[in-house]
Amino acid sequence: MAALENRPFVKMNGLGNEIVVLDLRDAPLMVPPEEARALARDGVLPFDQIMALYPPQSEGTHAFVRIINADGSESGACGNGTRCIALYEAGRTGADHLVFESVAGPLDCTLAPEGITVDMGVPRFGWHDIPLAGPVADTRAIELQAGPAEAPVLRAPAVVNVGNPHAIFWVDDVNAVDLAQFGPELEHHPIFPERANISVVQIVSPEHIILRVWERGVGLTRACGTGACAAAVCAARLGLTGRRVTVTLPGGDLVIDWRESDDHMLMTGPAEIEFDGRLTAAMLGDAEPTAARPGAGAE
Ligand SMILES: N[C@H](CCC[C@H](N)C(=O)O)C(=O)O
Repeated sequence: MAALENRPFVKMNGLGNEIVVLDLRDAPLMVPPEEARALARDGVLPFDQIMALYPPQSEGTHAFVRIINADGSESGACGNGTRCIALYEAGRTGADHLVFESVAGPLDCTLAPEGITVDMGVPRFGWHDIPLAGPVADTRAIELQAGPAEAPVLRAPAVVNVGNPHAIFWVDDVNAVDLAQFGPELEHHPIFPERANISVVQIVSPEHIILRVWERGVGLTRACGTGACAAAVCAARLGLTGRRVTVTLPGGDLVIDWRESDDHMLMTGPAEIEFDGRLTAAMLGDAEPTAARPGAGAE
């Protein structure tokens, strides 16, 4: 029997970033990667990320969250998914201020009429934080390119870790780049020992950028919250924008405020509940029985 069989789920989205919420706080178990892949692959419940909720590990938090990509890999952060679990938990508790925790640290969420604001923490720019495979003095522009060697289509990205690794390429027109062609090779480039999320960014003005993302472990998505944070702080760091920008993604807009006082990244945007249900063996691809490790999610 599949470990996740008969588990309730809530299907949500954050600007079209497809999210499945699994509330495992009552009976914690690891999400088997093969079951996540089956669920995403067969088109039965297509998702970009699973947000798996576990019992809180720190005082004052509502849940510890683990983030699983469609390929079964784990990520330390998911901005759109965090807004989704904030909306989910607000619906359960009536609270409009919620705090979650992931391996990347605390996630402070506030629901307001203008949207859900998540404090995504502080960006890290050191080569070992990204991480990169070796020392790089200036992470504002690293030696990496894609396309013909004599006329690269993408080159000299900025890199940053915002709970997960991102590479940001600056382009004149995000729709003129075949990101589906270049995304996979860049995601898996040996310079990124943990792979990377790959973005192309068009600067419209000091207050507005346009973004498309090839997500690590997923592929092209309609929106990427950590991608928006990564693009915003890298653009500001290069003096291409101010510290507060509107980021236009295929699924809509996010506002990122890289707060001057403490360098925290505040992301504001919507979240939506679509439907709920229970996972069935068929949805999980009749995955081979996987012994669910009791107490998982506590480490
Ligand atoms: N869609 C997510 C990003 C997931 C990142 C994941 N693809 C990884 O880092 O492995 C977001 O809204 O931030």
